[in-house]
Amino acid sequence: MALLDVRDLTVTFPGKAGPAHVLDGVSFSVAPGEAVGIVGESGCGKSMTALAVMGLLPPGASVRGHIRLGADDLLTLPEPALCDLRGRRIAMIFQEPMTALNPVRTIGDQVGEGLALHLALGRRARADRVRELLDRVGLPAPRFAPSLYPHELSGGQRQRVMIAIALACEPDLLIADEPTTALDVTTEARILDLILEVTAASNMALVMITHDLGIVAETAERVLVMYAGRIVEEGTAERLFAGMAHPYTAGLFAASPHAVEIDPDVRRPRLAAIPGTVPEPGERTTGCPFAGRCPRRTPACIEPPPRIALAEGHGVACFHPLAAGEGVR
Ligand SMILES: Nc1ncnc2c1ncn2[C@@H]1O[C@H](COP(=O)(O)OP(=O)(O)OP(=O)(O)O)[C@@H](O)[C@H]1O
Repeated sequence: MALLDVRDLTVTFPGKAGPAHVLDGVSFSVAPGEAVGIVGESGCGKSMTALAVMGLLPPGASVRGHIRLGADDLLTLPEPALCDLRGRRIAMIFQEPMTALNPVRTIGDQVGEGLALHLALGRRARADRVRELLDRVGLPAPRFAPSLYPHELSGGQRQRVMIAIALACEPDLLIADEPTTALDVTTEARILDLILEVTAASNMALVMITHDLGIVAETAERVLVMYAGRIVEEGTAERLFAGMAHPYTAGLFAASPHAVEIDPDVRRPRLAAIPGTVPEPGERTTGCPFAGRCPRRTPACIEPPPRIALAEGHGVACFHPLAAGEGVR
């Protein structure tokens, strides 16, 4: 049974010409302990998907569909039950640790908050657990006292504190939304290693949200490619990187500085950006959302694209999918 099962998730905001769809029929599942990557350009709806799962969508959002965590449908749970579930069963790491952490509270307080809320630990046991968690994420005593404030730490150290907060109650699912965007490449690699290590050690499922296919290749067993509020391709990392089928996925790959690391046979003289931009939520049609930027579009693409199963665990929503190996070599 899936740990997380999202079905037909649709999120709209009021727009000038009626509801603007930021998510449109998003469906996917995450098995216990599985690492799933969600990849797409800025504005594709990755963060909205995460916020919908956390029950933290901005005011004004209308939500339809189902988000099941085990036996609970999160969209029908009352707020107190959702509140109890956040931190205890699902935790999230945000893009920018400086804005996600409270600047006027010590890191020890913030790591201990979830423990106080969800676990009946005495003060001494809680303080011990805070120390243990900070140690676990590479912030050992005495250098990193729980009495430090966020501004006394570097960006990478602050993201380690966020990971400690997320780990505090040993949730079943960790959602990491671009956790390394604000970090330099060396720190990025260390933080990604830490996330992989702690999730694997506790058999915690991971949803890694990123715009970078290289990060997906390093962290995910299964990949969801999002474009304009929809999932346009989905597959195991192995199958998808061996034969990406959606022209959008191929475009992302061609634009990724990590492409050669993912596939040493790739022949690509320089980075090729995808021309154009993601359509705004109010401008989206029912046809293929990528048609306006797609080199393979035909008049057929004004209709909703069919979902084609290419192989076990690999599917694409496209009228003209690429054949294996076509397009980027
Ligand atoms: N409060 C809001 N009201 C209306 N639309 C919003 C709101 N917040 C975000 N959006 C729109 O929702 C769409 C999806 O945004 P989202 O943040 O999920 O994208 P993303 O893929 O995570 O991009 P990024 O990597 O930049 O965070 C965007 O077009 C954005 O403009």
